[in-house]
Amino acid sequence: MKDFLKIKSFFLPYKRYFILSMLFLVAMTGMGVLAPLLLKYLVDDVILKEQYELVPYVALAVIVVAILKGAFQFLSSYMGHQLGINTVYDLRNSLYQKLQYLSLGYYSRAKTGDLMARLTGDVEKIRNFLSGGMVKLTRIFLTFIAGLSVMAFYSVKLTAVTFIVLGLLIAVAYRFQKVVRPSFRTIRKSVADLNTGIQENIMGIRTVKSFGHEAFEESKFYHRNDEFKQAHLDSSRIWSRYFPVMEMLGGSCIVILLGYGGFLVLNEELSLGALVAFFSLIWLIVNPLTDLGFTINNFMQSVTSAERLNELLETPEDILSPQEPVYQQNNKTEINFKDVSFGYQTRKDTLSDINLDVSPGKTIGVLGATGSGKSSIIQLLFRAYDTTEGAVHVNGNDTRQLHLSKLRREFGIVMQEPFIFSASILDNIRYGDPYASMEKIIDSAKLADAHEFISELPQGYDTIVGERGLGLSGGQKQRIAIARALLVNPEVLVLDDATSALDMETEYHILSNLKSMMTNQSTFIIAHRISSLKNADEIIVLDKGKIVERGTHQELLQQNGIYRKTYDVQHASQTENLRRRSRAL
Ligand SMILES: Nc1ncnc2c1ncn2[C@@H]1O[C@H](COP(=O)(O)OP(=O)(O)OP(=O)(O)O)[C@@H](O)[C@H]1O
Repeated sequence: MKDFLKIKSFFLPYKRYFILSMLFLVAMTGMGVLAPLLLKYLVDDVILKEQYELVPYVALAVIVVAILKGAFQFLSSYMGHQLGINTVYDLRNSLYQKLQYLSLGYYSRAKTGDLMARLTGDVEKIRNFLSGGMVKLTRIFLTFIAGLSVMAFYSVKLTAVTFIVLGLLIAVAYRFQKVVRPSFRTIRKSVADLNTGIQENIMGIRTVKSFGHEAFEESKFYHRNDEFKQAHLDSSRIWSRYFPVMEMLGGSCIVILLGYGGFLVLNEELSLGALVAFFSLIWLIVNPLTDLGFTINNFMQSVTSAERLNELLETPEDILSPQEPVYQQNNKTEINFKDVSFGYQTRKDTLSDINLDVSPGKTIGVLGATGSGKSSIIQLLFRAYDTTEGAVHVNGNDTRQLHLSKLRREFGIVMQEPFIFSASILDNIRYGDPYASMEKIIDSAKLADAHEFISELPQGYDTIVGERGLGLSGGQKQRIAIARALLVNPEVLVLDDATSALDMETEYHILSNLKSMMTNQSTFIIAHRISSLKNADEIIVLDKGKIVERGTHQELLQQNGIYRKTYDVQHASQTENLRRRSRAL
């Protein structure tokens, strides 16, 4: 309940819908109670007193009451839906906004399937309750109070017996919701497992096919699907028992009350009309009561969902802009790593004692074995993470003092595995600058050596590339990503193993284009191939998170260290390749 109230900031702006829904509900309950009173009047004052000329008027009154009840029910339910739909609209937007600002550290721990479930299934549970469940629960309560009060007015004895009998129904409904709740939990878990399985299978379909593991995947899916089916069967078994039991109990209650009520009428302790009214009122109460178990469950599920949503909403955004950022006018970007150390949560010593000065127009090459910390250096540049010790400075200011979005806009970053959106190539390139002219887009594509292959596609720049860029080769994706980064005229361009899928000739062509273009801007090139780095102004070699060598290509060759060894290995294999080719010719 506490968790449900925590999301009150989302439904308070729509409290008018809540108030209106409750007012219409009270009016509807009033009409519901009025109808049995008209019946009493019909029996006691019209039929028994043989004033038959009043029958059409009473009939008309019954019709008016029924119409009003229907209208109030419609309005109450409509207002309830307005409350639910508008609240979750805002809630979903806030959750999505939260996801945009959570740090990469959060994402490296989070599960995609779980986040998706929160933004869809859990939000939907809240809507279900606000739209319908809450009105239903209040209606049960109001009808119960109003109905019993009217009953007590006519016969305290019969009301007391009714109270006891209805108590039995409530106890069964409560017991039922306790039994069915675990089965709902099992269903939710099996839905999550099934979704995760399907999601992973689609994402990894290339790997599945390359191993010829279709049948293996099928059997894995059968197993999960079977658990899902079983969970539903178990729950439906409980459900199937619930309604007949409630129906039978409701029927038995009516029989008991009819017997006792008849006895009171015979003893002239109750009028016949009051007994008829009594039964209408009992049905009015019993009908929604049979749904009580379901409604309580609906509420319980929304409470669990509110708990999961609050957890996400309350997750701290650990990388934030400072309250009063330092304003920078300088266009050219100078970067300094000052005694920087950094570690991820699971690994504390990813980078240690990094010192690096990068002046505008310079190119820095980064080499190192896999896992040596190359990409981590880049993550610190644009504050994907903060340093554990030391600081990264941009134009003399600690990056933590700068406006986060402005800082990030200075960089054009091409990641190791570029993400291609399911959209046209044009939209993919202009992602960083939606208003860029076509001329500028083509220029960037030309610099990234992508224009030629794009022009050869039947739809050219308008070609839609499938989810995750399916349909494009690794090298084509990399070139689109490079064009995208170049389009924003970055002050600092970062190529994080971004040319690994390209042949050496294409890579050379692109790097030469960049060299002539980035005269005032700096470039970071992370690569495993010496050929990608050798023209850099300074090359740093990382080993286990430390800079162990630094200098130009020629200087590093002299040092006889890791760089030299890497060069020899790559050079030897190239020479061997050339030798093989010439032999083959
Ligand atoms: N999000 C993360 N959470 C925890 N540890 C991480 C994370 N990202 C990287 N690491 C760890 O930090 C170390 C350095 O990783 P990094 O990606 O910087 O290496 P790299 O030199 O770029 O490797 P590669 O050449 O394979 O891309 C590795 O041991 C890696 O397992």
